[in-house]
Amino acid sequence: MFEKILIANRGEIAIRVMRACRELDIKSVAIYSDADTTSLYTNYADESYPLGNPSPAKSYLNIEKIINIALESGADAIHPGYGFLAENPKFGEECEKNGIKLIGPSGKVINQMGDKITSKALMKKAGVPVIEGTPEGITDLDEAKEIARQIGYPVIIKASAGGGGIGMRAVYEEDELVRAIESTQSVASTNFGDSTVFIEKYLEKPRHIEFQLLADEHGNVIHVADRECSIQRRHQKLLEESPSPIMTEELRAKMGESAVKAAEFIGYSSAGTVEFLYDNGKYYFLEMNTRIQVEHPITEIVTNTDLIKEQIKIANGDELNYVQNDIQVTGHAIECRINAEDPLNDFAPNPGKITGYRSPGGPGVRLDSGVYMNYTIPTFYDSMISKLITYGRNRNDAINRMRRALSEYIILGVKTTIPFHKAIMRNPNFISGDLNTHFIDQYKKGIE
Ligand SMILES: Nc1ncc2cc(-c3cccc4ccccc34)c(N3CC[C@@H](N)C3)nc2n1
Ligand SMILES: [Ca+2]
Repeated sequence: MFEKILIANRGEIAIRVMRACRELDIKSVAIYSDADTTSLYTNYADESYPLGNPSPAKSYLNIEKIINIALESGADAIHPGYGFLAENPKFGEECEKNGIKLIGPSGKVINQMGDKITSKALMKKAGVPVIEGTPEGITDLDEAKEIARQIGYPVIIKASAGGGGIGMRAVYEEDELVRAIESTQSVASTNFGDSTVFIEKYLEKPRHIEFQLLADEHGNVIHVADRECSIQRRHQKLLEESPSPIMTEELRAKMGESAVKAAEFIGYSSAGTVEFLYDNGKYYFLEMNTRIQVEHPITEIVTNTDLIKEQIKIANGDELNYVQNDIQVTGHAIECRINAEDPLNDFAPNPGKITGYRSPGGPGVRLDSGVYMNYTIPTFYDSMISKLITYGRNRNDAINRMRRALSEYIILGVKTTIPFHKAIMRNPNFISGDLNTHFIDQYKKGIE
């Protein structure tokens, strides 16, 4: 087993990985920029090393600096967390060159899943349902018109190298098509250096349901059940829950089987997530995320698993500890992302000094927090400061506990999304489980 793991990340996920290391008796190494000298996570590691300049490019995205610290500290593995270098193929190559194990899937798989046209083509071959559309990028506008006519409007134009919803444009009638293609191509080339775009049937009010995967390096793959992630704002998830309110045993078996087939077909290893769109009884492959995700705790709670420890064991070459039958869903869990943002000012980031802080607790509450009383939230990084998770025997229990925990969670000195989540927990459509990806737009007024 590894002796020492470097966590190439910061905040709550760094603490989460350090906790898994400690439980496995593995030493942990923290890295911190000048803006993170007082951050909580550095206290949980056995040793910590400075990165210097706080800009992401010069710190948490600086492959050379991070590899050098790993070599200097004698770390034999690196956990990338999520964001930053977590899905960067170059990072995997550099780690391999330096004899350091990067905890995650192979660079080849990260590359393949990073391209939407490639990933869709692979999924189709694997027998996973994909959304009707062009198998290749658009090269000829007349051909595109013909294809859009065959698919039937509305259609959506998507950038193949896209992510996080950037480079996506819904088109409701033919005379908008050309302009939509050209604008998406230019957005794609500016943002991703690749202007390849393709067309799909546009699903107007789908749900976003994703399946957690665990795959070892010996070809064993299982799914670890589903998460509902439809409550998003500008492609930023705000709240997630497991299981999905619409999940049944047979639908879970069917979608789970598709997710496992996808992973087996591409030779996936480590933890990963297959995202689906669900639209009145049918589901379609959307994307595959080749990293551990922010919302992994709700899965850990309802399936009684530790996904980070499993990732570390898989990277160590161990066989999976579970067979599919070991995965049973018990109860219900909800995660609210607590961001230092102002919900009444378009969720603009609101960093600053925390002048008052009291954590929630009690039955059915888990708080994965990266902050503390008197901590000054830096301006350089993501605005998520903690994740409040509640769970109970059923969804109603979990909602009641979330209402209570949100009322106990005191953060003064900065604005946060706590009031927003309190409103969601009182929103009739959320309570009824009537969710889709337009939830926020549909009910924004009721939430502000
Ligand atoms: N053919 C078709 N129809 C509807 C879609 C709707 C979305 C979408 C759009 C806006 C918010 C979403 C939230 C969760 C899941 C999907 C969405 C979508 N994407 C793709 C990138 C992902 N982050 C959002 N692709 C879609 N594709
Ligand atoms: Ca994704």
